[in-house]
Amino acid sequence: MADIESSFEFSSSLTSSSLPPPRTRIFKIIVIGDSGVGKTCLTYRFCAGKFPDRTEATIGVDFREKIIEIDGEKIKVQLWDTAGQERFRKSMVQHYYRNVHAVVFVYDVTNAVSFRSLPSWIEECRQHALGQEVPRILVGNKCDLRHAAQVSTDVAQQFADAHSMPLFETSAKNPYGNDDGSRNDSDHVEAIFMTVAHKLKSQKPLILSQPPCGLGDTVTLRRQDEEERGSWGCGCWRS
Ligand SMILES: Nc1nc2c(ncn2[C@@H]2O[C@H](COP(=O)(O)OP(=O)(O)OP(=O)(O)O)[C@@H](O)[C@H]2O)c(=O)[nH]1
Ligand SMILES: [Mg+2]
Repeated sequence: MADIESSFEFSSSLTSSSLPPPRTRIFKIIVIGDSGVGKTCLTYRFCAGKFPDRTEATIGVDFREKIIEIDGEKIKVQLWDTAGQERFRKSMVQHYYRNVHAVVFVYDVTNAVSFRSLPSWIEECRQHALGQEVPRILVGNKCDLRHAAQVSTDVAQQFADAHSMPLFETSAKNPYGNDDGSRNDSDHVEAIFMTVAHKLKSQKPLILSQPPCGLGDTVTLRRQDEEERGSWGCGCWRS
């Protein structure tokens, strides 16, 4: 578990001059919500670029990762696809929330019960002492099933506003069309997770600081929250 929860990783190949390899930042994003809302399909869509042929209820957690590039920096987005069923998640819950960078709450627009469950998912976050600085977003999935919608955009938007979260409506299955053949104007899964990654990058910039005396031409780059939390290793590159 320690490896998967660290927030930097080293490139496996050393450069010929034996300089420290560049490090890739990892953003840990957990995806939570009732069983069946489509968490596995959403994370699969983002990381594999397609809708899975079939899914089974997630047991514990599945990890999916994707390397993205923002402003020239390669970042690993690590999605924690959590189990919605209580019996498959209870032994894992503490790991979900450890060192998490962002939370994606998912409900199914065709299932009002999954929307009404959202306060209990928010409460679970609160119980795990998630700070206000951890971005949260709300995602209504299965927008392709427009004829079966039970949760209106207005009601969902009011809920999102009340909890200071942006709302996205999407379909992991069909980002462009509805089951009745009409056009689907929902948000694309790719764009949703990229928005979260941009937010995290803007919150946690790599900052340039003066090298301590005696380090010659070494510059020290640190993450903002390394200074705040004091729990991150020093990242040094030779200029
Ligand atoms: N029509 C439609 N079906 C979807 C969509 N996303 C997921 N599904 C279906 O919903 C069912 C549940 O999807 P999962 O992704 O396994 O749900 P989950 O939230 O991961 O469920 P747990 O692992 O039990 O927590 C599957 O039959 C999917 O095919 C979508 O955008 N549109
Ligand atoms: Mg699942």
